[in-house]
Amino acid sequence: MLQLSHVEAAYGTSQVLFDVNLEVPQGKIVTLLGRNGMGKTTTVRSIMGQLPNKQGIRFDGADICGETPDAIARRGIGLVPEGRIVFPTLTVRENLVATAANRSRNAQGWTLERIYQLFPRLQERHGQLAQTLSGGEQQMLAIGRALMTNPKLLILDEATEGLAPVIRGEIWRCIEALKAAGQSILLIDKNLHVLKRVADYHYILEKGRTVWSGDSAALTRDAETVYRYVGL
Ligand SMILES: Nc1ncnc2c1ncn2[C@@H]1O[C@H](COP(=O)(O)OP(=O)(O)OP(=O)(O)O)[C@@H](O)[C@H]1O
Repeated sequence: MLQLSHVEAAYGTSQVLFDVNLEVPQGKIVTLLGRNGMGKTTTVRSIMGQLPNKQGIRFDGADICGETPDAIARRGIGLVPEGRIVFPTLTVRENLVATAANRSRNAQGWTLERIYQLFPRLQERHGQLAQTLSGGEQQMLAIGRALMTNPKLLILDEATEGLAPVIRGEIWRCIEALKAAGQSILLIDKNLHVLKRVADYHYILEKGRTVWSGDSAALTRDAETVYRYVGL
């Protein structure tokens, strides 16, 4: 579904990605791991068309390099960016409806009702302004907003960072429910023990290069190498 091969990227003259390779197959959960500053968010920005990329990014069989962020989103990539971005002065319901897509891209067909089933907390707070939600609730809303576009691929950048353990658990339950429903997901997260259980395949970035990849069994087997790169 998504393939990155030998992707490079730079901020102005400062090159940050040198050789990023990864693949997200249909219906799988794939993780992007690595220490802070190794290029994970830059990889996501490249996928979303926020940085000029000349080569190496394909989605759904098409070369998407050089396309605008809007065109890439319309192809069916939904991003929950780092920092849980929602419209602060709109209500929960308005936030969700604002991104609703009429197009039925996949079997999911996300509706307000289905988002509320996934996150009952959002239903309870449907008339509340987003800025008054807790951090965890804002994250649920950010995920709900991305799902309302009916993405073929959902990208979650540090979705559980800084959240209380109980809220984190709710986000993981949501991700597992999405997986069971066949949603393809690219996950950036640091909770290796959960990722091993939830995700199918893993890639590690080190200074803008893919230096290791493997399934969850390999992640356990190569613990020493993984620890060296990820430091967790
Ligand atoms: N807008 C920017 N302009 C210039 N350099 C940037 C910019 N954003 C990130 N960088 C640099 O690019 C490198 C990779 O950063 P990136 O945010 O992709 O890493 P990351 O792996 O996502 O880290 P983190 O886990 O801290 O978010 C870092 O050296 C960072 O300082």
